[in-house]
Amino acid sequence: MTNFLAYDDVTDLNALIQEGLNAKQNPFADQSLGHNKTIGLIFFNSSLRTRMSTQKAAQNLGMNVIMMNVGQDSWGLEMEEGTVMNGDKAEHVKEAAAVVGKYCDIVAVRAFAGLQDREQDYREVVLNQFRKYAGVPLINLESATRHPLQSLADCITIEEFKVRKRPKIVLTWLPHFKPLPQAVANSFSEWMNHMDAEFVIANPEGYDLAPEFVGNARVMHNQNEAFEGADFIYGKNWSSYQQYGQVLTQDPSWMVTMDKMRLTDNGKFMHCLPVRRNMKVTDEVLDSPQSIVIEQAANREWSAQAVLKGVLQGL
Ligand SMILES: CCC[C@H](NC(=O)CCC(=O)O)C(=O)O
Ligand SMILES: NC(=O)OP(=O)(O)O
Repeated sequence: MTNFLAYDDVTDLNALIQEGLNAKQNPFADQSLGHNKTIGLIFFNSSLRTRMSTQKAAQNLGMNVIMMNVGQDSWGLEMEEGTVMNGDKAEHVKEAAAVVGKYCDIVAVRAFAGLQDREQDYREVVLNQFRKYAGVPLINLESATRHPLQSLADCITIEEFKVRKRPKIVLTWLPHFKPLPQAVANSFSEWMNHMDAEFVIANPEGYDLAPEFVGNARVMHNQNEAFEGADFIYGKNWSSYQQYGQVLTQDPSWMVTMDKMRLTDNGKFMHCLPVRRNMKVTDEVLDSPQSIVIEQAANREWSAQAVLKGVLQGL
């Protein structure tokens, strides 16, 4: 594996899931693989799970880790080519990415969607500038349109908890008062299109994801109908793709409650976290045995370790 930016960088999903489960069973089996190798974790946005799980996974493999928060620790970075840099950005990504690539054997970047310009976000400008100029393998820690380390952890979790070969999995939109990226929902949908599952996306009118991410999913605008007989409910908010970056509704009836979970077939509730309790999902659901959000978050370590092992083996 060279880069890990999207599902397309995965050659064998089942093998990668198994790698994650193997790492979970035996976290230090490959602790010499990353000896004297360094990964640079570059964050343009906040993080708890991605930051800690990726550092932990790198350390399990014997790697050194350098963490950098762009704008707080380092200089603000200009992304556009040919710009006259007389504004608030002191450094161009051309130099910054190339220099980080000299210090690190692998670079990993988190840069959320700006949610202002759909074409720019869906061109993945930041991720592609780092890919272009870092000169070393690149890992996506959540970009404008995807979050593949989260999606691999989600697949590992579903494999662990599924009770039937082809589970019904529902990605449901949840209400939020501020516009959030489509990245987690896009990525989950992209990966679920490659899992053996009945995959349904439930969202209000006006919130359909980009067609290239919906794929073969069944899109439903009636949440209760979608929940019928589901094995997994994956909750996530996202802003509108069609009316880009807009909050078209905050309809609280889309919050996941125990009454809705009773429509499922003893369904498990999943969420990538952070989650806003009693706005997106009730305490009752999150504190019930049907919630597997902590186990899901724990699997981020094994997702990162499986990917880092693959990238290290390609160095
Ligand atoms: C892993 C999820 C990261 C991010 N989540 C948020 O930005 C939540 C922010 C909030 O609820 O205020 C998102 O939705 O993409
Ligand atoms: N799910 C996830 O990526 O969490 P953080 O934003 O805390 O890293």
